[in-house]
Amino acid sequence: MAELEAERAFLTTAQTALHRMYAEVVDRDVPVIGGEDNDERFTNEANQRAKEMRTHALLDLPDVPLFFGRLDYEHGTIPDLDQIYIGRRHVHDGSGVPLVIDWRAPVSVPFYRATRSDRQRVLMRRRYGFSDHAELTGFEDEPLTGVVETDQADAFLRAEIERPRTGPMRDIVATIQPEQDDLVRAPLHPSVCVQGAPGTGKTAVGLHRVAYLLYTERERLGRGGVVIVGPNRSFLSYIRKVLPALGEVDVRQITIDELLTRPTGAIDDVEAERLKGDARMADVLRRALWSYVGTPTEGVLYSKGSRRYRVHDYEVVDIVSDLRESTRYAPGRNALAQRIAHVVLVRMEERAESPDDRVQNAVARSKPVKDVLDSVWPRVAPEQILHRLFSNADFLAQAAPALTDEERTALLWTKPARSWKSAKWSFADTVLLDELEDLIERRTGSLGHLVLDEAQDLSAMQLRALGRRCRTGSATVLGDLAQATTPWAAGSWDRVLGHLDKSDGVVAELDRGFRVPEQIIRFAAKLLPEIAPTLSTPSGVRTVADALSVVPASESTLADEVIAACKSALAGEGSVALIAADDQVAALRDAIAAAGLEVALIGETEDEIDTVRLVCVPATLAKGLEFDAVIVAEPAHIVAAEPRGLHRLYVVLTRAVSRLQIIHAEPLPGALG
Ligand SMILES: Nc1ncnc2c1ncn2[C@@H]1O[C@H](COP(=O)(O)OP(=O)(O)OP(=O)(O)O)[C@@H](O)[C@H]1O
Repeated sequence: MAELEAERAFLTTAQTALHRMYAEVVDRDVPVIGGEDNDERFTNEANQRAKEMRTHALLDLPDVPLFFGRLDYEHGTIPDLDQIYIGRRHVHDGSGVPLVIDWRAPVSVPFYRATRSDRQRVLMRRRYGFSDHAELTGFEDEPLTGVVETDQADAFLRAEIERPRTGPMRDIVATIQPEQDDLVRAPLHPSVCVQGAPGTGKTAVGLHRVAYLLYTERERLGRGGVVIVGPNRSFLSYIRKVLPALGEVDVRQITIDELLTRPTGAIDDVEAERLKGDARMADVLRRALWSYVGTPTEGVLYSKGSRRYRVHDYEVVDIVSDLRESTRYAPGRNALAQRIAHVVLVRMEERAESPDDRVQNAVARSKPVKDVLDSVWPRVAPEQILHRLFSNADFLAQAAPALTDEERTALLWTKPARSWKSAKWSFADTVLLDELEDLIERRTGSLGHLVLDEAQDLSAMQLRALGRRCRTGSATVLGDLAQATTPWAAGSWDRVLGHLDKSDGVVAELDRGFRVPEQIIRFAAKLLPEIAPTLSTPSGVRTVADALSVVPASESTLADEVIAACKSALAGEGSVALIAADDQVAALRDAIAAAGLEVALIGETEDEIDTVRLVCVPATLAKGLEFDAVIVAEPAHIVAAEPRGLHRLYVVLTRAVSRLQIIHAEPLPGALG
C-alpha cells in the first residue's frame, strides 16, 4: 500500500511539473518581428502557431493518465536513472531531469519488446491501472529475471481490451504488442502495407505509427503534412480522439471523397462505377487526351517588318511527333511553341540577325504560332474530354480498344448533357477528372505521409489519385482483403501498392485478433473459404464465456427478439450496437425507441457513439467500428443487399469485443448455416 501511495505521489509530482511546463509556454512571449511584408508576417504567424501547438500538446487531458508503465533497468544502463516512467509525452522537473519519458523514445522500446529471453537490461516491467478519470488504482509487476513464468502481460492486455467501451476509440499505447510495435516503429521509408484480420489492431497500429513518425521525423513530415484517409465520416469520428490523446493535434483525417472534392450531381450504376475505377481507365484517358494532338498539315510563316521566316510543315510534324507523350500535355504545348520559335530564330541567325531570348518568346506568342497550336495541340479541359468520352461512342471506341463492347456501352451516358460545362459528375468521375488534370499538368507538392485505412476497398483509379498526392512521401496502407466490399476493389496488396506507385512497399501480416473472442472469429471465419480463399484463418487471443449465441425467430417476432436482446445487452457494461441491413435498420430503431430505450442511428449525426450507449448501425457503416456487445439482425438480408454481401456479413460479424448475438428469421447464409 505504501508503494501505491508513493506512486500516487509521483503522479502528482509529474502533473504539477506538466502544469508548470504548460504555464511556462503560455507565459512566454512570442517574438514579433516588425514590418508587414509577406516574409515577416509568415514568420510571425509560424511562431504563433508553434506556440499554440506546443501549448495544446502540453494540456493535461483529465481522462488520460500521464504515465502507464515503468521500466526498472540494471544499474548504470541509463546515466543517473535506474527506473523510467513511460507516458504519452515527456515531462521534466524544470532542472532537466526527466520525470516521464515519451513512449516513442528509444529508451522506452524495451517496455514493448523486452522478454525473459531477451531482457535488454530490464529487471522489471511495471504496468499501472487507472480509473476512467485517470486516478491511479494499482499496478502489476512483471519481473524479467528469475525462472518463474508469469502471464501477467496477457492478463493486463486482456483487461485493457475488455475495459468497457464508451465513446470513441482509445489509444493502446500501454499494451502495444511486439508484432504491432515492429510496424509502429518501422522507418518512414519504404511504405508499409498491413494485411490483418478483423480486430488485429491495424487502425490502432496506423494511428500510433503516425504519432511515432511525427516524433522521429517531425521536420521532414512538417513540410508536406500527414493525412489519414478513412472510409466514411462515422469511422473518422470514431478514431478522432486517438492522436490528440497521444499529443498529436496536427493531422488531417479525411474521407477520400473529401480529399478529391468537387461538386457532384450524378450517381453511377454499379457496373459503370466498377469500370470507372478499373486500372484500364488510365490508358483510356491517356489515349483520349493525346488524340487531341493532331498531325500538322501546314508550316508557319512568321513576318517581322518586311521579312518573312518559314518553318516548313515537315519540320512542325517532326517537332510534334518528338514532343507527343514525351512530357505532360500542357508543358508539351508550351514546348511546341518554343521549338517552332527556335526554328524561326535559327532562320534569323542564318540571315546574320542577332535575335535574343525575348525575340524567341515574342515569336512563341505570335499569332501564326498560336494558330498552329490551336489546330494541332489545342487547350483542353478535363471535363471536356470526359464529357466527349461518355457521350460519343466513336470517340470512346477509339480511346478504349481494351474494353469490350458491353463495357463501353456501360460507360456511355444514356442522356448526355449538352455541353461539358453543364455535365454532372459522379464520385468515380471526379477521380477520372483528377487523373486527366495530372496528365495535362503535373500535380505539384507531396504529402509527407499518407495513411490509408480500409484500403482494400479502394479502386485502382482512387489509389492512383492518392499516390499522386504523396509522390515523394511514404504511405501506411491498412486493410483486410476479406473485408473488401466494393466491386472495384484492387484485390491484392501488390496491386494496391503498384497503383499507389509505392511498389517498394513492404507487406506485413497481423493475425492475432485482439478485439473479437476466439469463438466469434472461428464462426465468422467459416465464410473465408468463400470470400477470401487465399487468407489463413486468424486466431483470437481471448475466449469469452457465452460470447456467441444464435437466436431463431420468425418474421413477426424478430423485432421483439431484437428489443429483448438490446435490453439484456444494456444490462451489462459498455457499448451496444444493433447492426442490420441498411433498408431494415431504421424500422428496427423505431421499434427499439418505441419500447422506451434510448437509441441513436449511426450516420444521422457524427457524434452519436459518444453520447448514447445503444446505437443502430446500417451494415454498410459498420466497417472499422466496434462495440462491447453486438446484435446482428437477419444476416440473410445483409447478404442479399449487395453483390459482395458475404464480405459485408464478415465485417458485421467481427465487430464485437465480448458478445455477439445473431437473430434470424430466414436461414443463416452460406457456410454459417
Ligand atoms: N495491443 C493492444 N492492446 C490493447 N488493445 C488492442 C491492442 N491491439 C488492438 N487492440 C484493440 O483491438 C481493437 C481492434 O483494433 P483495430 O480497430 O485497430 O483493429 P483493425 O485491425 O483495424 O480491425 P478491423 O479490420 O475490424 O477494422 C481495438 O479496440 C483496439 O483498441
